[in-house]
Amino acid sequence: MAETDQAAEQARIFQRTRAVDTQQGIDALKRILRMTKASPGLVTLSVLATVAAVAAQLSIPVLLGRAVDATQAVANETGDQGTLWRIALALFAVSVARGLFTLLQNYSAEAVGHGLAHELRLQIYSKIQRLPFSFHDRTHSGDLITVGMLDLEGVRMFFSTGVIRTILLTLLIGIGAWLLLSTDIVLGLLALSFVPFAAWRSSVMQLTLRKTWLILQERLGVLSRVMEENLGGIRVVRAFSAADHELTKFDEASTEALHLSHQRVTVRVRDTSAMTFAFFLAMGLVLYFGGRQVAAGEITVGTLATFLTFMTILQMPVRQLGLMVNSYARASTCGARLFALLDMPLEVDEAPDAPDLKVTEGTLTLEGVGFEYQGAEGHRAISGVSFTAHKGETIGIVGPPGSGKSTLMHLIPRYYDTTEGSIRIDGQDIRDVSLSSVRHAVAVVQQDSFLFTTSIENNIVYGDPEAHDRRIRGVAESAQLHDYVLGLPQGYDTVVGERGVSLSGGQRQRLSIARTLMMEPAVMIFDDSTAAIDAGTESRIRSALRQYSAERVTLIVAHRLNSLMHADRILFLEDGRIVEEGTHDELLAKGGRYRALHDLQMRPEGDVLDEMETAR
Ligand SMILES: Nc1ncnc2c1ncn2[C@@H]1O[C@H](COP(=O)(O)OP(=O)(O)OP(=O)(O)O)[C@@H](O)[C@H]1O
Repeated sequence: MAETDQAAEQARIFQRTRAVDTQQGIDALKRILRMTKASPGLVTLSVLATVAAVAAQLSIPVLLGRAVDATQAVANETGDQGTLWRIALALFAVSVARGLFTLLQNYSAEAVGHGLAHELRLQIYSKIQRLPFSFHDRTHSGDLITVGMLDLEGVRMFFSTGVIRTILLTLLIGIGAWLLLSTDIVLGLLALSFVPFAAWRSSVMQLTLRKTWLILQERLGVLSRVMEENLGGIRVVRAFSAADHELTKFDEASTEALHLSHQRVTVRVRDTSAMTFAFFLAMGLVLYFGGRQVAAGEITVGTLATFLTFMTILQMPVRQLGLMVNSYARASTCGARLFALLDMPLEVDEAPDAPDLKVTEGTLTLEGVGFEYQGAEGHRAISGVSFTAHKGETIGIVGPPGSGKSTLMHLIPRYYDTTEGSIRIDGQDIRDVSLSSVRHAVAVVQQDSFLFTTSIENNIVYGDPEAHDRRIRGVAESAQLHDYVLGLPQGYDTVVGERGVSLSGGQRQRLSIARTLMMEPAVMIFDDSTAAIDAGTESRIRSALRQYSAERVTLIVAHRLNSLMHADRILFLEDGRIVEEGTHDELLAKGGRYRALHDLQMRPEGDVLDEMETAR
């Protein structure tokens, strides 16, 4: 399969209503079973407890039949009370044993499932931390959360509702049927007549419910997405008076969900009633023909009671056959999705014994760097970029929107691997050293600064939780954040993020700068990260950062030339290539693209508008 198709295939597997390949499903079930080997004691215990519980359960109808016969004998004065007491005692003991073994079976089977879920949860979380950025570009984060929650649940339940229930039902129905048929073949067949019908309807019902459940989940997903977007973009919705349009969108999705829910209720009620009818019909037949046999003296009342009790005991498990079938269907699709995620190749892979990057001089070298995004092959976002930056140097990167500035910046911390050329720090190719050491050496202050819902201090020390107060204060001062924090009622302990104090765009960016300064990286990248900060504050941040910049390579991407004209060198990017390079003065003197951009930004707005008017 071509790489692009493979990438698209990988992204599609997370769509919930998409059928999973049969072989993939079978492999998933086998893999779940193999994973249960991690708790051999609990698996053995649950199987043994199931067998013992079935044995106890099957003794109950036999003992009840004997009790009826013994009661009749006592009434007819042909039997003694002692037999009746002994049977009653045996019934009591068997009932207690059945309860205890069922408890043990449920406990151990659930424990196996929870152990499995715990292990898989850790594996999924750790995998998500290491998946390449290109994977996250293609996959909706909601789909990944669903794999970690719903799919994990499907796999967790498989041992108890699939494996153990298969053992339980096979033994119960198999041995029970043999007992009945060997006692009286006609009555046995009549007693079991409801089983095939109920098993079939129960399976069809559960599989239909599962199919509609998946569609319903998707519709509910649409509903929550519409709601989420509506809330997230509440200002846009109100500003454009689009409330009616939004309501129509919501109404459509909600009506579809309602229809599906009705459909599900219809299926459940119809099939449950049909199964109950089949059961009572079979019971009526057993009573009719069994009663005639009792009257003819062919069987005892106790035997008839055994048949009827056995039917009652069998009724629930047979109805649950559908749940068992559903458990296999669910575990195979959920498992296939979950394992597809766990087996996803790590494109940005590190050699198992990759050494850590050793920063000595702090020199960054890019040589013939080229890059294509996955899924956009044939279109180079970056081509032939080469430059070297030494410790203490500040390099400005400028260019029109879409020229590849952010992409280039994302190659240096190895968020993506270059498709051509190499990136080296102090002569070491970043692909030959451990990823974590590269990420420590290269820190990026992103355009949109994500903050965790925790205190300002915890957000700042995210990259170095052991940092002491003086350093925290130092980086906050350099990022021009300290005075603002002191003005907050709880200072550095103030909680920020979605459920905390709301920070302005500029304050968020300053906090994000402070967090990056804390890492003390060898290469520090500002990816348009001062766009939301006013020119005065930006200039103060720049002066405060001077001491930091002297110790490292600083790369600044900006649209505002004011933000980077102080740089030692400026690279002008166009279509992923460096088309001009030099200091601010050199580039101005050159009279090229940089000069044109400079003139546009520096001229009073009126002049530009006049020029545009004249050009028309
Ligand atoms: N995740 C992605 N997958 C595929 N193509 C992408 C991805 N991100 C960016 N691109 C494409 O790569 C090219 C360079 O984008 P990039 O974001 O690096 O430009 P930029 O110069 O930083 O733009 P801006 O100034 O608007 O931030 C664009 O054509 C863009 O459409």
